[in-house]
Amino acid sequence: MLAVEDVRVTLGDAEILHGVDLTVASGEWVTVIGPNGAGKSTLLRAVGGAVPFHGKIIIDGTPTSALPRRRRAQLVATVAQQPVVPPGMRVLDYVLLGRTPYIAPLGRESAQDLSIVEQVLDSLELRRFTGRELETLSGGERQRVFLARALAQGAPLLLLDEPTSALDIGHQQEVLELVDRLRRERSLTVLATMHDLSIAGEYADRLVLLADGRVAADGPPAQVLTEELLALHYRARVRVIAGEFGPIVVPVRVS
Ligand SMILES: Nc1ncnc2c1ncn2[C@@H]1O[C@H](COP(=O)(O)OP(=O)(O)OP(=O)(O)O)[C@@H](O)[C@H]1O
Repeated sequence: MLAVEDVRVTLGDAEILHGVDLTVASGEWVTVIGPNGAGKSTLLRAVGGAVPFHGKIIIDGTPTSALPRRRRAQLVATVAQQPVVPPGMRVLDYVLLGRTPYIAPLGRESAQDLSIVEQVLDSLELRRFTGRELETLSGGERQRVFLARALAQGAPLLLLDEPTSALDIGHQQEVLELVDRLRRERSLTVLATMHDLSIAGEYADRLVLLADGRVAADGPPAQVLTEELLALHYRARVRVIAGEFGPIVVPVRVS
């Protein structure tokens, strides 16, 4: 579904990604982990078309350089870390924006577009917020609305940049279980970033550890979440315990 080949990104006068290679198979969930500033968001932004890059990104068999914008929006939906929200926008209108790639220029949303949006709002328990302005929602409620817009887009490739950072532990589980269920039901492919390493390992098929703009490790969670790799790249002292759904990473005091 996705191939990232020797991708380099320069922002300002600094090269942030120094030749990243990554593949994600159709239906697979890959989560990019790594310390602050490693380039995780930049990588997702390059795949989503939000920053220019050198190298090659191929989505569903077509290099992005040959993908018209509308077609790309039908293939890739992004939940950014800090999405831009037009002031005064209400939840229903915001989630409907997800249907834009299917609406003809100057056209209006169809009954089918509305029905898709309503289904997504229901699945994320957001119906009661439809008339509210986004600024009046709590951080967690807003984060679910951002996810709703991306799901309404109906794209097979979902890019999630720290999708649960503002959510309490219950909503974290709820949202990740929903994404996982949709992935299975609709064969969605997921490329995410996450800081909670245990949760990252529980949901992803593969983890990619990015450090200083380079891939430092790529493999099943048990292969990447090791005390040695985490000490080396995060300068963190942790214990890794075998859990039912993947390794559990526990920070331990240094002294
Ligand atoms: N527009 C920009 N101009 C210059 N440097 C930038 C720009 N945007 C990001 N950077 C730098 O690129 C590096 C990677 O940023 P990025 O947001 O991709 O990291 P990240 O791994 O997602 O970090 P975090 O875990 O803190 O969210 C950082 O050092 C950041 O300061």
